[in-house]
Amino acid sequence: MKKFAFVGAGKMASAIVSGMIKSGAVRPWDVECVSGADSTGADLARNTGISHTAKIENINAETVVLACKPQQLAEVAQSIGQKRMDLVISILAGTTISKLRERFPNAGKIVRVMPNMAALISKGISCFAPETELEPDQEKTVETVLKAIGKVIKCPEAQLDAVTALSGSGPGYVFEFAAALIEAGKELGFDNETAKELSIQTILGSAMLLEKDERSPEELRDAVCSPGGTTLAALEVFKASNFRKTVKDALFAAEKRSKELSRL
Ligand SMILES: NC(=O)C1=CN([C@@H]2O[C@H](COP(=O)(O)OP(=O)(O)OC[C@H]3O[C@@H](n4cnc5c(N)ncnc54)[C@H](O)[C@@H]3O)[C@@H](O)[C@H]2O)C=CC1
Ligand SMILES: O=C(O)[C@@H]1CCC=N1
Repeated sequence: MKKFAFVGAGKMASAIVSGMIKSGAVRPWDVECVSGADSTGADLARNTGISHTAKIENINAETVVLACKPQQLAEVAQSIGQKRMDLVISILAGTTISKLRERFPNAGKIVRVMPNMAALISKGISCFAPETELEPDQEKTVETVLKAIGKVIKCPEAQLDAVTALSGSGPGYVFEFAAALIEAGKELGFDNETAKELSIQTILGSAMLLEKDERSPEELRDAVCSPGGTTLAALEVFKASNFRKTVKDALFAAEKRSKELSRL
C-alpha cells in the first residue's frame, strides 16, 4: 500500500507532488497517481519517479489526494467512491466537505484544502478545513503535504470560497498584471526580454519588500510617490478607471463561482 495516491495528475497535482518530493517530505516510491484519458499521469510519474496506475480502481493508498477538476468528481467517485481510505484530501475548488462525504461514504476523514500555483516552487499558501478534528497522525499527514508546498493556515470551511478568490486564484491575477506590464513596456519601446526582466524583477522586489518591511502597502506606495511625480501620474490613471473596485468585483466573481461549483 502506498502512502499517497493522487487522483488527477495535472498542474496542481504536479506542483504538490514535486514540492513533496523536492522537500524530502516523502519518497517517490510512497506515491502513486492516476489521471484521466490523457498523458498527465504518465508524465508526472516520469518526471518525479512516483508510480502511475492506469486504472483508477487499482489505487491503493492510506491518503488519497483528489486533484481532478470539480466537474470530474462524479466520474471519479463512481470508480472509487466506495473504497475504504484513511484520509481524503481534496483541493477541488468549491466542492464542499458534505458533498465529498456523500461521494466518499467510507473515507475515514475528509479535509478540504485550497492551495495555489506557487506550490510549484514551495512558495504557495494553503488553507485547510477538516471535516472534524483530525487524529494527530492525520494532522501530521496533512502538514506533510501542505508544508512541503509553502505556508499553511487552518480555517473554517465557510471561509474557503473567499480563500479561493484571494490566494487560490490570486497567482492568476498577478500573472495577468505581469503580462500587462510587459505588454505596456514593449509599447514604450523595450524588446520582449527587457520588458519581461524589468516587469518580473519589479513584482518580485516589491513582493519581497512588502513581506520584509513593517510599512503597509499604502505607506510603501506613498514612499514611491514624489509630489508632482511620475508614480502619482500613473496612479491617477488607476484611480480614474476604478482599479480597486475592479479588483474587488473580480474577487467577488471568483467567490461566487466557487460557490456555484459546490452545486455541481
Ligand atoms: N490550477 C490552480 O492554480 C489551482 C487548482 N486548484 C484545483 O485543483 C484541481 C486541479 O486543477 P488543475 O491541476 O489546474 O487541473 P488540470 O486540468 O491540470 O488537471 C486535472 C487532472 O485530472 C485528471 N482527470 C480527469 N478526469 C479524471 C478521472 N476521471 N479520474 C482521474 N483523473 C482525472 C486529468 O487527467 C488531469 O490529470 C481543480 O479541482 C482546481 O479547482 C486549486 C488551487 C489552485
Ligand atoms: O480557477 C480555478 O477554478 C482554480 C481554483 C483556484 C485556482 N484555479
